Amino acid sequence: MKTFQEFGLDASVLRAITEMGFEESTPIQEKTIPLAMEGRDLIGQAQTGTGKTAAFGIPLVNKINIKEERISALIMCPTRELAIQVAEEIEKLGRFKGIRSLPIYGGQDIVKQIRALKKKPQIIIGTPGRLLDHINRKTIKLDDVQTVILDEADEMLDMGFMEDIQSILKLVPEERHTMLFSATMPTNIQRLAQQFLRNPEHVSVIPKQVSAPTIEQAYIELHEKQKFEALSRLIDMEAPDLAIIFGRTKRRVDELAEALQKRGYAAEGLHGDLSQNQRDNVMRKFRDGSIDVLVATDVAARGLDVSGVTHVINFDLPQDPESYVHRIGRTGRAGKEGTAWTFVTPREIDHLHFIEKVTRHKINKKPLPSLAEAIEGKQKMTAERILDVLQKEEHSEFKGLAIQMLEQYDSVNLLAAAMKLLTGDKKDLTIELTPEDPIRARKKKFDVRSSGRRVGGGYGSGSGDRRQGGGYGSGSGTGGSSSNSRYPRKDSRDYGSNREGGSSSSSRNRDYGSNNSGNRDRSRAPRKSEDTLVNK
Ligand SMILES: Nc1ncnc2c1ncn2[C@@H]1O[C@H](COP(=O)(O)OP(=O)(O)OP(=O)(O)O)[C@@H](O)[C@H]1O
Ligand SMILES: [Mg+2]
Repeated sequence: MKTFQEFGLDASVLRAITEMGFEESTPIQEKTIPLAMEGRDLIGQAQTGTGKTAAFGIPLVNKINIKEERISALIMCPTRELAIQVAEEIEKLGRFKGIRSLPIYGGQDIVKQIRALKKKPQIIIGTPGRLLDHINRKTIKLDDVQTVILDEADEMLDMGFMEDIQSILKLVPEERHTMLFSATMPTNIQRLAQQFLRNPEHVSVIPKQVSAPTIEQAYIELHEKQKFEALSRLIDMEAPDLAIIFGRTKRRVDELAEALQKRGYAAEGLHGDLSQNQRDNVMRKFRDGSIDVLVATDVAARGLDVSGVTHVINFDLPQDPESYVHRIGRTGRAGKEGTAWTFVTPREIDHLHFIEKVTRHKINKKPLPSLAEAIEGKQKMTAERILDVLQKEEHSEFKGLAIQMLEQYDSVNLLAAAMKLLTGDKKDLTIELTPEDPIRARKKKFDVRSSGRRVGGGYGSGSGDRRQGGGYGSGSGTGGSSSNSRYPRKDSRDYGSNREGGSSSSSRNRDYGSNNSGNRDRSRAPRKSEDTLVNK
């Protein structure tokens, strides 16, 4: 892999990259950065957690003129949390160059945003809906925009942002540099690319073969009623540093988070019905480790980058393979290892095999964790905590008392008693969750080869790559295909709330939130709200 020195980047940008701890470029960065520096339009596809943000962020920050007092670059993301996360990465990359960037997303006070816009940011990172609000209010002008980046473009289209994106792109000068990043290349993305990109280079880092993944994947077959007990045992057994647990619906997430809290875990829920403030709080706690279990709907599946997530647990099987790949991609990022567990009820086994087939990755069957394994896991955890204190030498004030106690009692018994206390009693409260219906296997056979859909990207298949990439999807590597087949709509997905404007549509199960905060009257087709995850 290339080092960042080899790209001919500005010294201030190189310094930022070094401070961020990046040593070598990832495959998608190695391919994208030189092309972007030449000003080529491009379409980028690569696996989860492989540094796509910096792949566009580095060349962008490198080329921005800091004397510019008008908006010269626009990055569009599907969700608020992603806008925040991408903005933070851009901020870090541009710190030494003195670049001004600003996230603009719904659910945040618009007056505050207008004030921030007065500071003349050169880069705006926003969600399409709120961007359009500002454009209509004339608080954002796109006349001087030279670079446009669409992150998670397929998700934005899935969420119904096609029209918004088109309206925005039409307002940007035609002479511009456009980059589009997408996990998959359905025809609507190809159409969008045709309409708005000039002779784009397709940069795709997807290994043809499934190589050793950094994410270990396992599933447990169980009945709906066994899930919660299995979950607590699994957490005890595996002792994750940070874990994300995905549930199918908002109700599920609320119930699960509450149940976990009752059992003594530091868990909180995240879904689209929470206010922006609540969402930000939950994410802050998760990032700083004050909670170590995040229970979420698919609102957290895309793009979220929290370091230290060692485990992803699909409490409910995801609706489609794409969602599976994005969910499990919250761990095993930047070459680190991670483990993904999936709970599958007997009626869902076919659907699991379907996911395996599309992702071309075997998911290993594991038995239900036993009570003994759970207890052993907890005890190990206690021992680790004790050793940690010992190593950090944070215990001197207890030494006097320890000596006194040791004069009277046996050391093994004393330590065992202390460990019991530290481990805590398992609170065996009976927990009842509202059952969810099983996910049905698809009737239609899904042909990976002809579909043109790819899930994830890849760390490349290059042999010298120390991060081993998992391989998902197939495909020829360029161009995508002609098939229009999409997975059925993700009916029960959590598209969150806080819609800013737009008529609220209702559909079975779907999590359209409440809290409509906008006052814009949009007379057009309802769309899903821009929403997903928080970051950093
Ligand atoms: N060259 C690099 N060396 C080390 N770490 C890196 C490098 N580039 C990016 N990272 C880190 O890797 C993590 C994942 O990056 P990022 O969020 O951009 O992934 P992504 O490809 O956009 O994933 P997703 O598909 O899930 O959105 C981030 O924490 C980022 O800071
Ligand atoms: Mg990303």
